[in-house]
Amino acid sequence: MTEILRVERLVKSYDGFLAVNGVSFSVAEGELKALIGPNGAGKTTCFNMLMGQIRPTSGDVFLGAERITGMRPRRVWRKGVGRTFQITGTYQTMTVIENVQMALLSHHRRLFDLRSRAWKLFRGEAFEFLRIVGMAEQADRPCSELAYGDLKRLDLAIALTHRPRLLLMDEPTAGMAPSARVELMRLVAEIVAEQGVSVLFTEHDMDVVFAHAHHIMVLNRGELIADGDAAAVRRNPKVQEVYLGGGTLFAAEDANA
Ligand SMILES: Nc1ncnc2c1ncn2[C@@H]1O[C@H](COP(=O)(O)OP(=O)(O)OP(=O)(O)O)[C@@H](O)[C@H]1O
Repeated sequence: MTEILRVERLVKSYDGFLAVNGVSFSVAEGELKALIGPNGAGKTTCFNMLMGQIRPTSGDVFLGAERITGMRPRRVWRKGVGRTFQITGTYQTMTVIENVQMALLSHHRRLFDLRSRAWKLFRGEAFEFLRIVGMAEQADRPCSELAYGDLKRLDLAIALTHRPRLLLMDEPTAGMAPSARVELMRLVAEIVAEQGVSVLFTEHDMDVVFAHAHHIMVLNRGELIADGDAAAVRRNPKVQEVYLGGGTLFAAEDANA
């Protein structure tokens, strides 16, 4: 499988405190990979270094063959790394499709045409992205009316307009009801399979992770302690120690057993 992302010995130190401590991993083309770990494990710090928000203390990040370590977020984004956030970034005063058109204007570098007819452009293309996330029927609704789960799907459509090779999703299901979480990740898994985009996501809901991720990485106190498929990660003694000690991981699965 072709590697889309490779991270080598990534370190982030805050006054000697190692928030991320020598983390190495890769993400393959068309892979849906989870990065999990207890609070404070270093997941967000890792994500921020991949996207250029934080400069690593040492180590390297490669996108395909290109070294992108320390590049600014906008450049990393232009190179094909998209991101969705825990809090949705949609414009509430616009309709669903206008939000997607706005993202397309940015993608096609036409944002400054706003006073001209550019605003009318890309409606067909925008519909296509709404269709991918199952929201074409809601195209002309104001965003302010949308349910939270729909806003998340719209966020996903907006992220896809830039045709990312790799999409980083920071706790995509945060704040959602359990059934809606599984639904959203099912949609993400479909998009990975159909569009060929790779997705790396952080998540606290283990049902979501173990149901959909192709591979799972576990961070603990800044160190990567596991990287494998669901069965291997479940069996990993270090992972069991970290999670079963707190009694949280696999709780739902154990209850179903
Ligand atoms: N700017 C900073 N200065 C000092 N310490 C920091 C800074 N940012 C993060 N940390 C510390 O680094 C560690 C990792 O934080 P990080 O937010 O990456 O963890 P996380 O795995 O994303 O946690 P959560 O699941 O709670 O979001 C934590 O101990 C945090 O307090």
